[in-house]
Amino acid sequence: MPQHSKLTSQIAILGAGDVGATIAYSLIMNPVAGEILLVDPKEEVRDAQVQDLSDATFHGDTSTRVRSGTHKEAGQCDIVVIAAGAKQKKGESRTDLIGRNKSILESAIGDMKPFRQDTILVLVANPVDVLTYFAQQYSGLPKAQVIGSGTFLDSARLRGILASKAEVAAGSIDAYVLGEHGETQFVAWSLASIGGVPLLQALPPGVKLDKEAVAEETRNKASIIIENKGATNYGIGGVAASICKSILTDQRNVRPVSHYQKGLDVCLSIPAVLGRRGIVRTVDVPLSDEEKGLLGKSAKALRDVIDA
Ligand SMILES: NC(=O)C1=CN([C@@H]2O[C@H](COP(=O)(O)OP(=O)(O)OC[C@H]3O[C@@H](n4cnc5c(N)ncnc54)[C@H](O)[C@@H]3O)[C@@H](O)[C@H]2O)C=CC1
Ligand SMILES: CC(=O)C(=O)O
Repeated sequence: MPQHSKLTSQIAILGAGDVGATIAYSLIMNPVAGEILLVDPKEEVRDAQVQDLSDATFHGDTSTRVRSGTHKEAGQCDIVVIAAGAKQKKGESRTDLIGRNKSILESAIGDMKPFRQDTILVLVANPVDVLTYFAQQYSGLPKAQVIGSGTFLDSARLRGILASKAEVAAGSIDAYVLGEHGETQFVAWSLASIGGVPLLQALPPGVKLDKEAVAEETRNKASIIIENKGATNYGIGGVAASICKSILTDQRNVRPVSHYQKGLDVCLSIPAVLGRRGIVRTVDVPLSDEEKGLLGKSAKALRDVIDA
């Protein structure tokens, strides 16, 4: 991104809590939009976040401005990031939030309508896969324009864990967590590689990998952070800002994000190409038979939550 060209896109963030504010901060530090609108019915909190975030726009590299906005204005933005809703308390699962967050989503989408034709919705609130599915129904936007952050965050966690074991930079590891952003997620070990070499062959001599333990550490990372600090916000801040950049600059990055799967009739994460129209296409990844079974289990678990 040229540093002094004028950025004109607008990103609205619904929910000015821990996650919404951190996404805004990430977008200020890595500017891709001219304006960020924070939208939240708690007006004092929203305005205080805007004032605090504005203090971070002093540095020379950003031309991004932050202001308070309304739901109606959000519906006319290039991207709406939906971080509105309840978060897990200690011991709660993401799916425990469905009742509260589905109602918030329905009313927020009603308040934003009518959407600009090319608006992209990026769901972050949990349970993110199920809310992505309902956002597609409520918004009436083309399904490719309604995306969830999905297992992009879990995949970043996995790469971090593998990076320390393999002693290479996380960015040089190609490994995905797929399926649900939740309990039924799984690591697609058959696709994992370092520098194009299958992961297990690319480990330093003498290093052994306990796949079960790594998958469990990845899956449990959020609940351990929540238990100790009450929320996760930095990881998702970076992930959501990266998704916004891929969309606005039509980057065509391949990311494991939640999107509609026709054959399964749910939204879940499989690597997809991201561009200005949202999901450009799903990458047809050659999963092993065992992994195909795990993907089916994830889809079934998500369908059960939708039907309930
Ligand atoms: N997908 C992911 O990987 C992650 C998802 N999350 C999820 O993000 C969500 C937000 O988490 P936090 O920011 O920590 O919660 P928070 O409680 O700090 O903030 C949520 C905000 O949403 C606002 N809100 C409620 N109804 C709204 C509406 N109709 N329009 C606009 N705003 C509205 C609330 O007033 C509140 O300020 C939770 O559901 C959490 O589980 C959190 C981290 C990672
Ligand atoms: C809260 C949540 O979904 C996460 O940090 O993964």
